[in-house]
This record gives sequence, structure tokens and C-alpha cells, in this order.
Amino acid sequence: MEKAPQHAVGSEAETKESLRKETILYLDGVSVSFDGFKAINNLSFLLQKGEMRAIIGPNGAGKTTMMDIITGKTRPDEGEVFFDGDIDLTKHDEPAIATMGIGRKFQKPTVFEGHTVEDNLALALSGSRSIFASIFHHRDEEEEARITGILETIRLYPLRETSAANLSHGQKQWLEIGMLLAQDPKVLLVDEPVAGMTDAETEETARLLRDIARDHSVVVVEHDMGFVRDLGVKVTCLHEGSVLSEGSIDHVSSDPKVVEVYLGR
Ligand SMILES: Nc1ncnc2c1ncn2[C@@H]1O[C@H](COP(=O)(O)OP(=O)(O)OP(=O)(O)O)[C@@H](O)[C@H]1O
Repeated sequence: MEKAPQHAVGSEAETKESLRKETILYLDGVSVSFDGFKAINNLSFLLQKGEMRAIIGPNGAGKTTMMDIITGKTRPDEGEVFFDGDIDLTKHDEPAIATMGIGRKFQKPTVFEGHTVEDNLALALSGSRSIFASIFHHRDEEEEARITGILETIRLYPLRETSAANLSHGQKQWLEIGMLLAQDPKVLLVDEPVAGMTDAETEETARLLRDIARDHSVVVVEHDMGFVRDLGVKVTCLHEGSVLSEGSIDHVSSDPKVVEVYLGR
């Protein structure tokens, strides 16, 4: 008897594994239900190391739930979720996943309003140090250089001594992205970064995220299609907890399925 079937199964698993090893995020066959409702339904999503991806989709498509699964906030009922090739995220909790290098920025900025831009970054850089100790501790050259680098990336170097309370909404979003960068994540998950921003801030945010994507992997969830186009990256459209369409912005935005459930509305 031929051993072909067994061999075929083995090689399929090997192919999957070698595919997985190239990825920074790997979701395969992931499902999760809330009270019998499948919010995520057999979802497969691969993010390559160093890639930036935009996620779009109608309200309730499962975008937030997908982020919740990646960050360990929600446990999937089924499926595989891997980080950096071979770390099984379903075996780790939220704080452990954050420490491993998955940083998440929620829609609403949560900067420390009473502190300067620079001190907010110092706080984020210090991790567990107390607020008082972070601000008054003498920063060494390396810390100074990192803070300066982040201030330049987030376009706030000239405002470093300004109180965060006096920043515009858009600048607060950038500061929060900076605070995420201070934690040195490998992947940044960014939820609706340009909601409520001016047109000029929105355009600058696309450039800022492209700069960050030069040395990080990034997932951006956003409804603003002009902004998604400016990002110039592969787009995934979710619908009913699965991938409806994936590819270039031109491919996805002209896909009749996407027009029907999302763009045409
Ligand atoms: N904890 C929960 N309990 C019950 N249902 C939930 C829970 N979390 C999400 N859902 C449901 O799962 C579906 C997917 O929600 P999700 O928030 O992931 O969508 P979304 O794509 O992020 O939408 P939006 O663009 O509005 O933020 C929705 O129908 C939502 O009501």
C-alpha cells in the first residue's frame, strides 16, 4: 500500500508551519461566540513580519473582537493564534501578551493630561516605575535619545514641554502612539486613529504610521477610506467575523461584495 495520504497530511502540516514561522501574527480557523452568536467565524489572518495592514468592515464585523483575541482579552473557542512564528497566544493572558510585544492603542486617548508631552513618554518608557520616580529620575543618554527619537516620530518635538492637556485631539492621539512606541512593541494594533482628526492631522497620521511601519509590524483598524488609501498597504475587509475581501485598496474597494455590505451603505 502507498503511504501517500499520511505523507500528504504531514507535508500540509509542514507547509502550514513554515508559513506560520514567517508571520508576526497568525490566526487560522478562529471562531468565538457570545451567547450563541458567532462574532468571529473561522477567521484566518496572516500578518508578515514588518508588514502594515489596514482592517476595514461594517459595524459589528468583528474587528474589535479580532484585536481582543490577539491581545488575550477574549479567548477563542476554536482555532490557532500565534505571535512571532511560534508563540501560542491562546496559552497566555493579557498582561503577558502585552509584555511579549503586542501593543494596543484604543480609540480614546488616555494620556496623562497634567504632565508634559515629554514626561508622558518618560512614564511610558519607565514601565513599572512610579509616576514620581519616572519624572524625577535622572534619565541617562540612552533614555534621552529614545525619547527624542519618539518625539520626532510623533511630530511633537517642538511641543515636548507643553502640557498634554493643551494638545489638540490629533496630537493626543500621536502622543499615545508615542507612549506605545516607548514600550518597544513588535506589533502595534491601532484602533481608529484618525476618528475626530482634522484633514491635515489625518494626512500626517498616515505618514507617521508609514514611518513607524519601517521597523514595526502594524495593524490599523479604520473606517476612513481616504486615510486607508494614504497608508498604501494591503487591506482586509471583515464581515460577519470572516474575511470578505483582501488585497490592494483598489481591489478591495471595487469588490462588489465590499461595496454591497460596506462601502455602498
Ligand atoms: N462581549 C460581548 N458580548 C456579546 N456580544 C459581543 C461582545 N463583543 C462583541 N460582541 C458582538 O460581536 C459582534 C462583533 O463586534 P465587534 O465589536 O468585534 O465589531 P467591530 O467590527 O469592531 O464593530 P465597530 O466597527 O462597530 O467597532 C457584534 O455583533 C457585537 O455586538
